[in-house]
Amino acid sequence: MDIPQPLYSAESVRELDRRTIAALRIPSISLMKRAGRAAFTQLLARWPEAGRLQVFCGGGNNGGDGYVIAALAAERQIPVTVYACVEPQKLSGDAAEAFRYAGQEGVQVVTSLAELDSADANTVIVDALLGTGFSGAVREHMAQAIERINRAPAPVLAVDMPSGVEADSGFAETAVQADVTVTFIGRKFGLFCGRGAALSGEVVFAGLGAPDSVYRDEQPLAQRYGAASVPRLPRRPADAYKNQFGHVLVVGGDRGFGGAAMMAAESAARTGAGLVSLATRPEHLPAALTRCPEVMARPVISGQELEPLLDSPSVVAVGPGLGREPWGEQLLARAARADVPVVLDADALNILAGGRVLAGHRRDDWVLTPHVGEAARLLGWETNEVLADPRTAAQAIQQKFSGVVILKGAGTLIAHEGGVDLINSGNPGMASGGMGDLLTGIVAALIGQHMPLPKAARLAVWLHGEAGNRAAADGQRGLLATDLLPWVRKLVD
Ligand SMILES: NC(=O)C1=CN([C@@H]2O[C@H](COP(=O)(O)OP(=O)(O)OC[C@H]3O[C@@H](n4cnc5c(N)ncnc54)[C@H](O)[C@@H]3O)[C@@H](O)[C@H]2O)[C@H](O)CC1
Ligand SMILES: [K+]
Repeated sequence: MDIPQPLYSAESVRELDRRTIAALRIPSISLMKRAGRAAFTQLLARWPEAGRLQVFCGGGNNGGDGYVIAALAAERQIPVTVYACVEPQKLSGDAAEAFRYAGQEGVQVVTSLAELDSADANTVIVDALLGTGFSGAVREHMAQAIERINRAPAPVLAVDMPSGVEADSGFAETAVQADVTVTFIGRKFGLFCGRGAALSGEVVFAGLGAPDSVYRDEQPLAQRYGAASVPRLPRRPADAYKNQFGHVLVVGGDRGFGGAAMMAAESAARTGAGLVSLATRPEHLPAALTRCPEVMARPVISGQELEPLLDSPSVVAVGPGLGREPWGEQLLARAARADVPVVLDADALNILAGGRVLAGHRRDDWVLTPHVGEAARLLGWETNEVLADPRTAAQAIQQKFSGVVILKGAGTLIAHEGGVDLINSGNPGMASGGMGDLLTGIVAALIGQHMPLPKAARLAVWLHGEAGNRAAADGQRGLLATDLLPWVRKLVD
């Protein structure tokens, strides 16, 4: 199994930069030339037929990387034009030296967009406007350059970061849409989270020869897990019997929302839970039995009737279709006090956020699975504050309620005592009702199969997204949550 990839802040990467220069005993301009060469190599590998380059350069070292790329292209007689978004005489340090290098190679530099002829299909655009030094709202002049890049019918290679994406959060308003981003020395967190996950395109990491020693004790913002690094369930012994694989109790399905609870229950069964029970409104029982007779459906019309059902399960999932009426509140009040791990989702989170039930309640052994809106309610924040910095939001929820928090989004975050994990999986076809219910069932079933909560969360998020990707192979639109179930079963082994 691979190790997860560390994702760093801009500040950390600047420190890694400094340590690399010291460790390799090279001048910083050499590191810039290595960066430029790494990006240029990627460009030629991807677009060997590139007829010409247009390099958009900013006023800092990201721009400096761009000038190095332009010089390398000119050395190979590849037609190249640089658009200097910041007047070259304002450049300083390594960026100024890189500009001189480009000039020595005869690179044409224009300082207004009007002088830049329009890109065509055999142009490749290099975005070297803004990198890890970007902060705040993109200033007008730069915004025009970004819009020019995004309107062009040419592929875009972003240097280090797509310009306009914040390295520490992935937040972006005006930003470059890149096909490829070549990022140096440390993968920036913002390349894999929020809008940054979509804007970065394919991310290629270039270590620039940094020795392993420079990374020691530099704390990443998150660890990124993928297919090769997510924890997996152990193989089942030949003499296995069902009690070894947990008993999941799903609590939910108020009037009109019975399907949500049933999907969570079936999803738990398809993830390998030994037994699955469903506590729901009596009117849903016939449908539940028809849909999945393997699930033991039990009628509950008040909290009291839930009590005896809490004795036998090894994990409780409460929230799918729970609603926010007294019925749901009574069930949550009891389910959240079960003496086995609990997974809270959907309306259980909204009731918890309301504070009328379980006020101040914390547990180390529960998993909260909010989407952005539910996270905002749990924190009393505005939704766009969560979108502006989802990692901080996930950590704030974890500190407030303890346990493990799965903040679903583009780049799902998992906050736990040990830090923050990030998993990129899934696709826009999964933006449909019921997908969250499936994840709840998967998390519960993995906990029931004795995975520690953070590991269960990592595998569940990956499994859920990967099942969504497989199920969407023949189209994302019209993808239904239950389409994922066969894939959950195939992938969990
Ligand atoms: N190890 C590495 O990551 C390496 C990184 N290199 C490159 O250096 C940049 C970081 O360079 P820095 O000079 O610190 O910052 P930037 O060039 O990214 O940007 C600063 C530049 O941008 C202007 N600016 C900042 N915010 C805004 C805004 N909101 N609107 C408009 N303009 C803005 C600011 O005024 C400066 O002019 C890193 O990304 C790499 O590409 C090294 O070259 C190689 C190793
Ligand atoms: K850039």
